[in-house]
Amino acid sequence: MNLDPTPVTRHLRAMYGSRVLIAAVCHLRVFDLLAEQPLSLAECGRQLGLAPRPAMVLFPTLLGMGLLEWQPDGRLGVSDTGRYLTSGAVPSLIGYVGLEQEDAGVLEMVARLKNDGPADTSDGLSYVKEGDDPSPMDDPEESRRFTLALAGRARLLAPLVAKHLPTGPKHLLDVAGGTGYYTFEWLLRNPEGTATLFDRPQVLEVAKELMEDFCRGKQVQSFGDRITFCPGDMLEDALPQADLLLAGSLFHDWPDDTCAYLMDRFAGALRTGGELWIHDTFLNDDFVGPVPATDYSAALFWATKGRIYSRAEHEAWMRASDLTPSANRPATGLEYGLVSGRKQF
Ligand SMILES: C[S@@+](CC[C@H](N)C(=O)[O-])C[C@H]1O[C@@H](n2cnc3c(N)ncnc32)[C@H](O)[C@@H]1O
Repeated sequence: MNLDPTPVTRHLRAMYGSRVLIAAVCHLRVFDLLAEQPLSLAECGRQLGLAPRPAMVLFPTLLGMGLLEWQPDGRLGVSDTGRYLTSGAVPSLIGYVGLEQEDAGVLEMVARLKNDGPADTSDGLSYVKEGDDPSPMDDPEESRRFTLALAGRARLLAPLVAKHLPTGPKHLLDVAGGTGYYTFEWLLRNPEGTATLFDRPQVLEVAKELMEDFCRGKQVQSFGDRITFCPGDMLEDALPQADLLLAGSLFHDWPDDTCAYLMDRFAGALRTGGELWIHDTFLNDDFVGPVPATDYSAALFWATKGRIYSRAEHEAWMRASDLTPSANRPATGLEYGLVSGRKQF
């Protein structure tokens, strides 16, 4: 049996896209604002009182749904379908959408859009450790729960990623590698390769257990000294030098200035000729969806410091860090794909 479970994640995340839609129609009144006159994305965000991150979640969502559209002059306007969501329209669907406007998830989405995240972050945010702030990734129970929650997805996608990565007697640095499955699958395919799995200490305890289980399942000897478990803080600590760096589901947890900073650190850890590979879901470069990516972006906006970015945004950070993006952009699974860049000098 080799069925594609994409409908599961697609429908799981649709809830967040729906919340954004209802927030836009009933609370932020995006369609009435833009029906008056098209505005630049930045100006529309400003008039709605939104910071750049929530604006970059809201507008790609509505563009992807076909309710807003880019005007020839680069401003955002209401599409013919979106006109059903303006007050003046006859008939208008605002009242029908409004049946959901008091839903608790919608109200919380409105609050998070206006606040650029949850009001209370005293317990930290999932999958994020920054500075001295508390993080569930440093709590033994929470980090185990969050890490194991990603294990099924990682098991599914890791073999698909490994088959696209460079091969040979290289050293792989899997930054924020979580469960470790992406490293394990690459080592399995590359008997001469070595790897460092870098993450928070509590997460690596779980990864060590999963490695034993993985090797038993594949009936291979333990990876032994081919793998180094390196606990640390990728934002602050020195990173080991590598020929190949994998950043999987990583940038989407962080705001864009942190992404640019991390890209620069990662480029610094690569040897000349080395390659950085990013595994993620991507917005279209013109920010018009696609809807599975914007739904995922809304889910990440809800729970982390990030959102989904386009390939072009990743490639701009690469160029700023003297990496040369590759034209090869393979898909893997579950709406995920790869982009990569090479350190030429
Ligand atoms: C969404 S998970 C991705 C895990 C894995 N790459 C995957 O694709 O399944 C993000 C990972 O980043 C790690 N992380 C967050 N902040 C970190 C930091 N400052 N230093 C090192 N790892 C960090 C988390 O512990 C978590 O394992």
